[in-house]
Amino acid sequence: MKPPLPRLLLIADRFTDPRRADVARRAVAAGVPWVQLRDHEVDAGTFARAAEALVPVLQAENPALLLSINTHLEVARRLGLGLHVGWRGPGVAEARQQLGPDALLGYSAHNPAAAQQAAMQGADYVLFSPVFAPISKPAVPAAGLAALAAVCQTVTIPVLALGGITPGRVPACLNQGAYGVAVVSAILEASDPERTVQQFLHSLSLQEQPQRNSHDAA
Ligand SMILES: Cc1ncc(COP(=O)(O)OP(=O)(O)O)c(N)n1
Ligand SMILES: Cc1ncsc1CCOP(=O)(O)O
Repeated sequence: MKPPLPRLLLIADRFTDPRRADVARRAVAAGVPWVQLRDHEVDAGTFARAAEALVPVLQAENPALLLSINTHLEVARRLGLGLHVGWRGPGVAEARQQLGPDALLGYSAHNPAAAQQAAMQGADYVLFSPVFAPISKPAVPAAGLAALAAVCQTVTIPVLALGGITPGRVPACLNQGAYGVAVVSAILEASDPERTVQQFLHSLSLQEQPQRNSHDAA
């Protein structure tokens, strides 16, 4: 049986930028329990080399850190890490078949039907976005909390809310049935990343454990 997923995921978007990689390291040192390495702006070789360099740095901060790789299945397999896919990369069924039943596998969903299909094809969790307008792209329209609730009611695997997530918005997401939250800008662009991580962990700990989407949590 897979252990329960953490409720806070840092998506280290454009992690091949050394400055952003170092903020991710600081966030892990401050208590972020799960990091996804994401960079859609570099080629596969650059991604692989940067991931191979950063993973031991992050693991040195927390040997129990959960790590996922966005899109690059071979990197995930070689480093023994989880894989996260969306419309890029292999499909969920293909990824599950390639990686086997024990690998952590997630999917970026933008509606209930896509979340349900991912769950049926073997995803362990879904990220639903953008719940709020993304901090990095405020012009992108928010899907809203009602849309988050619809996804949470559709699947039994954990749903993590993504897009415009701040510590103050965590309770609203959990109240809609989200298992946890995924964050890019609020941590990577924070003036004080350590303090922001503490605020997220505090917001998550204030909530009662969700009754739905508990992913085998005891
Ligand atoms: C503003 C904004 N940025 C990024 C995404 C990512 O969604 P998607 O490409 O489906 O998923 P991943 O690459 O992160 O797996 C978005 N929806 N909106
Ligand atoms: C990677 C990604 N996926 C959906 S929205 C998004 C980026 C915006 O998230 P944030 O508002 O935390 O920067």
